[in-house]
Amino acid sequence: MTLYRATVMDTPRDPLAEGPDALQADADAGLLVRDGVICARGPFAAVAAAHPEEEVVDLRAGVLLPGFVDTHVHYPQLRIIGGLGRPLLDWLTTCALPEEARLADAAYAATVAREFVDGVVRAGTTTALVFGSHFPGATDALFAAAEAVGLRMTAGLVVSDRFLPDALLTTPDAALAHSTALLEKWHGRGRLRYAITPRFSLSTSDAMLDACAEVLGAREDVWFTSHLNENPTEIEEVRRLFPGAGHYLDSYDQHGLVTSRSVMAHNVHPTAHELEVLASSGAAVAHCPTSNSSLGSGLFPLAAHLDAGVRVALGTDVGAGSGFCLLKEGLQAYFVQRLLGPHGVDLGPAALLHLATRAGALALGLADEVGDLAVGKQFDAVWVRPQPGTTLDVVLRHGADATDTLAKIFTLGTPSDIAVVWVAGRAVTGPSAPVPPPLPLEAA
Ligand SMILES: O=c1[nH]c(=O)c2nc[nH]c2[nH]1
Ligand SMILES: [Zn+2]
Repeated sequence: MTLYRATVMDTPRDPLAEGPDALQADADAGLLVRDGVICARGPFAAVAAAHPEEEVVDLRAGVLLPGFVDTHVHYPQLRIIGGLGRPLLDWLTTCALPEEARLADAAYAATVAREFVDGVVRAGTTTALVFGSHFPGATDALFAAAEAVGLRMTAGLVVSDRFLPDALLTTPDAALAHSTALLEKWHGRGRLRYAITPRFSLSTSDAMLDACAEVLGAREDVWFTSHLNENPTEIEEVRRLFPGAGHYLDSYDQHGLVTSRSVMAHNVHPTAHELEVLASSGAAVAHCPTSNSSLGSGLFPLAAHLDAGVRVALGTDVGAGSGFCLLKEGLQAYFVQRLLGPHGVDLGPAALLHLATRAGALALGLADEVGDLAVGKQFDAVWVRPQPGTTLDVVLRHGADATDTLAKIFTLGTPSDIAVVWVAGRAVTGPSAPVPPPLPLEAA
């Protein structure tokens, strides 16, 4: 067993529903971890007194947070991060799809898979819902890389049978066969799960969506993810291609693909009826604010989602998004709501932490295991510990209180401020992730 001594912050309750007091912040906490599971939490002195024989890891020089949950990210797009200045369909054609075609090369795909998983965990993400590749071999390489590192990951083969370059297309029969094979190999293996992943309605025929429904229907515990209502031109094209669908969401819903195991990315331009269907089905929306800003997709109507009762979490949407770190997504989500003026939601630091952690766990049906640092949960955690002398290090010494400390972390934090990341109690940011000597903070 290991006893971690730290300033711990998490959001087992939802600050968006209950207000900022839902932030749980414990200044000198003890977290006892056995076999990767938190088995005691309380004031350090009390936990240490009850377990005097346990090894103590002193993390008081930083702040311990739950591992971040990224509910939407594309593995084959790692190397094209930074393609600025284009709207969605132009960006896909110019930046994303040519790179995605390169993953036909198995060696190239295996390298990108390792780079991807490494980048994700270094950014503090311990759980992710990942768009795989259009190629089965490359998607297999992604699962292998996640397993090797220990990332908690749900992912799937991306399938399409129109609109994209020929190299990225498949048939419904082949999609069914390859998805089923990958599902049988990886779903439920360790911390890995499978998600049926049609790219978006624009690139999938009704026959392809039927094939997706067949895989989804075969198993109770398989996930579904795709894109929704990201860009006005895209939405118009979907309307043209699916004349029988009432709206974009309906193009999936008509095939039984919108359920409580569905995570739909973006939804920047929803209709009221789509929000009703999302809420009543229990599907979640992955809000990807740096992607939406970069592609000029629009300002996410968070208030309308919350008012309708739709579950919302955060996604980085790399490569349209600008990096793997959920701290940056949180800050950008805050900016977007500010830009909406009176129509924006007041996203305080506690709400940002919830969106980056427990909201993602809820969206992925994993909230009994991860998302906060309560007793009984997996020890999936990040230790925010900036290098001495950096601006974040300096300002953290002058945090007025826990909320202020958290605001500073979201405002200034980057992957280089994340010193250690654990998944299920094991450090994943390096075989012997070094723990710098403690340097107490002025205020937590
Ligand atoms: O942001 C996005 N990234 C993508 O790769 C994609 N494909 C379809 N729609 C998409 N949106
Ligand atoms: Zn995406």
